[in-house]
Amino acid sequence: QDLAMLITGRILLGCGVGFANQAVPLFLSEIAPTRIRGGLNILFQLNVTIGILFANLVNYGTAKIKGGWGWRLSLGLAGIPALLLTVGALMVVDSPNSLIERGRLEEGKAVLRRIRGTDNIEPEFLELVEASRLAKQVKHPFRNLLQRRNRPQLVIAVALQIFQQCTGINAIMFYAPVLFDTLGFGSDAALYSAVITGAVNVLSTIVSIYSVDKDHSNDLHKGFGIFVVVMVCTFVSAFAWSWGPLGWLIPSETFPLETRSAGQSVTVCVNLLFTFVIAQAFLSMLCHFKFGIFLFFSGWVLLMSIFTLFLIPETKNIPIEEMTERVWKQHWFWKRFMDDEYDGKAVTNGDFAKKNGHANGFDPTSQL
Ligand SMILES: OC[C@H]1O[C@](O)(CO)[C@@H](O)[C@@H]1O
Repeated sequence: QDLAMLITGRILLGCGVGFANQAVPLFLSEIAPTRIRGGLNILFQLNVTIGILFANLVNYGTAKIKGGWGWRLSLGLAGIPALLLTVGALMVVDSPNSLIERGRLEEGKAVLRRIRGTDNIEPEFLELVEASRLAKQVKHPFRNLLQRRNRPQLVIAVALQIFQQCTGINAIMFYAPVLFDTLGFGSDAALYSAVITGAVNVLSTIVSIYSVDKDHSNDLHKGFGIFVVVMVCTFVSAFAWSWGPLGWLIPSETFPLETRSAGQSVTVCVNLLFTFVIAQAFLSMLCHFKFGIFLFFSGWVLLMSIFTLFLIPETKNIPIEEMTERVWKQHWFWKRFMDDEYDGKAVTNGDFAKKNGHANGFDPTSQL
């Protein structure tokens, strides 16, 4: 009789996760010095994996509770991270970008000084002021995102999110207990396996090396099941040092300032939409296709590998503001979207280089 309440609770939880997924990477990229923006982004994914591991551990523990109320505790305990996030959100500073955009320039400057740990922040401050001036001029951020010259970043960001989910990672994350149950493990061992995959996920996100787990229950007849667990762990660890963090990192590194916020919304939205689709479709697909479901995901992995090989350029060590000239204009495919048009108007090469030389069209060194 509590179904409505359960569903309402899940909807509210979904809203919380959606808002956090949008706000946290953006906040991180706003306060991060450019040099370590990538690293901070991976911390976001690392925390996602730690959260999953914790949830697996809690479920492992609560499943042992006699009396049938363990699941209530399991759902209720989700309130703890939510509380921490709420309290944490009250304590973090406003980002300099946000303060500047609301006209609180001096406060923005003070925060910038604090988070950079130096008084030498004038060039960055001026760049932020100019960026916020230009951002205010963009009346329709989403329409701007759809302009031809932003096509490569948009297509790559959307494709990466779809691909990340079509690796089938959440089929494993959400349904590991069911999966291991069907392999002949008891429900307890199934949860135990889920905990292992959660841990492998965390470790592989931290370091790109295999970690060997000692198994406690090496019965011979479980040999095949254990083999599958090892394969699943290999898959999870491969995901955790590739599609997991890079799915978030690449969009945040390639969108120019003027489209980064709108781009991030689209990125999160597509990611969660496909998380939902896979979660909804997986069980019935498993019933219909049986082992074929894994061939389905393998097909996707092949497709996304080909896409990566041909359509994702190397952006390492290239400042975001030089991306147009050094990456997109040189790329065999994406260069066709880089015609010398800006906002629908043809511009001279000099103007174009200036606008594209700096993502926000502003050269901070001109103020020095
Ligand atoms: O580590 C696995 C987790 O990473 C994500 O792909 C992206 O954050 C989630 O959808 C998934 O549950």
